[in-house]
Amino acid sequence: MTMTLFPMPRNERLAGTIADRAGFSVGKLELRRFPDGESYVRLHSLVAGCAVAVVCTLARADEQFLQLLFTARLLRENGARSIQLVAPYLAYMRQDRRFQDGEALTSRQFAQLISCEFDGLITVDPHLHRYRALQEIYSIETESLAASPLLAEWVRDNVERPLIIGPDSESEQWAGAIATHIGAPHAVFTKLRRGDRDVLIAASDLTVWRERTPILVDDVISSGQTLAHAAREITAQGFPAPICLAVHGLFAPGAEELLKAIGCRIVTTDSIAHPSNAVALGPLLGQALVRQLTVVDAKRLRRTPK
Ligand SMILES: O=P(O)(O)OC[C@H]1O[C@@H](O)[C@H](O)[C@@H]1O
Repeated sequence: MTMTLFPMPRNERLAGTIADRAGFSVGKLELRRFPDGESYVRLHSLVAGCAVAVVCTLARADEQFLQLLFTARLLRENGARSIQLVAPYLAYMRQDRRFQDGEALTSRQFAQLISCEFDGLITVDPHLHRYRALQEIYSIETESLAASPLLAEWVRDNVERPLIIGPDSESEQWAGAIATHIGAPHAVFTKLRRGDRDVLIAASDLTVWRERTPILVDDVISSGQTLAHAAREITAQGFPAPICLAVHGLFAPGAEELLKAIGCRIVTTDSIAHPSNAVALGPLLGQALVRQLTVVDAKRLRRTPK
């Protein structure tokens, strides 16, 4: 029972780690752009009858999507028996409702496009806010892995007397889980989002924990505004600049500089390659792929006539 992984560009290191941990091989896929920007895709590995997985974190989904689609279809045409998508960061989860009339519900549309091409999806902490599960929009097998135990281990190993703080109610799930895991106190602020880069944070009183080291925890850093506003509220209460701990560091232009100007140290998982990566997801993703492979094979055996 084995699997071949095909990393999309810039996902080679993550695919290598997963393959090493799970005992899988890494296949050879040639992907490049013609001078006019169109994509060239060529498969150099045999996949007929094989279970395969494409490793592609979707931090720049608009740029990546066509190559991803061409690759999935090429693997299918060449006889792959099942095709998983390993996307540690799953795109388009934040437009989970029509906030204004006439808006596209891109979370659902993106889910439908991925569901047409792949048999299964493994991701880490997708931004589930108004949806409770990926199954509400994805019609394929999905597995959402939680990074909070790994983030909690990082805090336990690196910070004495931590105080875990979520910048908004959505972040309670990560802040609460980490705090419980390490037996630390936690607080959650409230946020009003008025635009893409315009947020207001109302902080709670943290002064009873004055001797502790503040750690802001969130799922995503995009513009950095949420954590920057929360960090300023924390320093205004006499604390040092907090550590910003996030699952996915998207870092829109200026985000990292914004947080560093406040004095924050930034720590992220390697779901998106960035110098702040300090928490490795490879082992977690490898275990999930082994589980998926078992499910896919069990289904195939049930379908095989005796
Ligand atoms: O404020 P930026 O960094 O742009 O966006 C990230 C925030 O927006 C939310 O959806 C995330 O959960 C996070 O709190």
